[in-house]
Amino acid sequence: MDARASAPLFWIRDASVVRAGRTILHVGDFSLSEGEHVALLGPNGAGKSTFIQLLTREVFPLWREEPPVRFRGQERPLLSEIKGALGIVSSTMHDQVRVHLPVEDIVVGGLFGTLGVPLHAEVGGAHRERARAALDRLGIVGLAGRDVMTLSTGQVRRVLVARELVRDPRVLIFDEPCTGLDPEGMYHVRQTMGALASEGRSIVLVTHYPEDIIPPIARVLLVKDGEVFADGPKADLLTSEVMSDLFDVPLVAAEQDGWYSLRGSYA
Ligand SMILES: Nc1ncnc2c1ncn2[C@@H]1O[C@H](COP(=O)(O)OP(=O)(O)OP(=O)(O)O)[C@@H](O)[C@H]1O
Repeated sequence: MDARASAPLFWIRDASVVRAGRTILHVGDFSLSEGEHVALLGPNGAGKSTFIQLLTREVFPLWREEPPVRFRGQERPLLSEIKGALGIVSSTMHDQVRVHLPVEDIVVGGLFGTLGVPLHAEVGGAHRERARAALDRLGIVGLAGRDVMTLSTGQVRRVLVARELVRDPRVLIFDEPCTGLDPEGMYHVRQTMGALASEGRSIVLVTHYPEDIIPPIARVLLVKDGEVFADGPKADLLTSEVMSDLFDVPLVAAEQDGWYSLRGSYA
């Protein structure tokens, strides 16, 4: 068997990220298999985004002879290979959608790593077909011709999912995908994550809220103060006791039909 096929998707051993003389993240031992899902949960400033940037190679850990982060078993993978395998939906990208462009162009841009169609790119019918297919998969092909600036926040978020999906990535990273959305927008984003998970793609979710953790995500990684606080099955970790310890306030966790929720416990 090809060694790469049996290697974990991501593998981290004893990786430290230091900024301004401070260790902002240390990961002792983490691996994620192909097709496995995980949700990173933790307070503001805990190190969740840094963790994701370790995976995407946007930040580098302290140098070691043996590199502490591997992608599909490779110690020094090509960035193009990582970028081809990963789709990332974040509010940072959302903030950049400040241009009057047709939705279809935004999605075509996903094929080139640009926000819209690049000036000198040769965009043909096949590119546009793929963009429409991605929009159709998310039930929003009717928006293809609309100016993206006229859409609701929830619609833009789904367009950005389509922009990633157009490259058919095996892994989708959702970094706080429901921030700023109303219940309808949240519904659609969570439904989309569920559909993508059921297609065998890995979902890596970063969130502050257990409500975002769709039932197919069975594993949670809790991050606090730059350390992995806990890593395991959500049934064991999304409890009132563990959540109160993680966020340092009294919280009550509840579960219904595989969905979790969290509320404060007030004296
Ligand atoms: N370039 C940097 N220089 C100094 N400190 C940094 C730098 N980048 C991040 N940090 C700090 O590292 C810590 C972890 O940041 P990170 O963005 O990973 O947290 P997070 O869990 O994603 O937070 P949030 O939930 O608020 O998005 C924070 O305290 C942040 O201020």
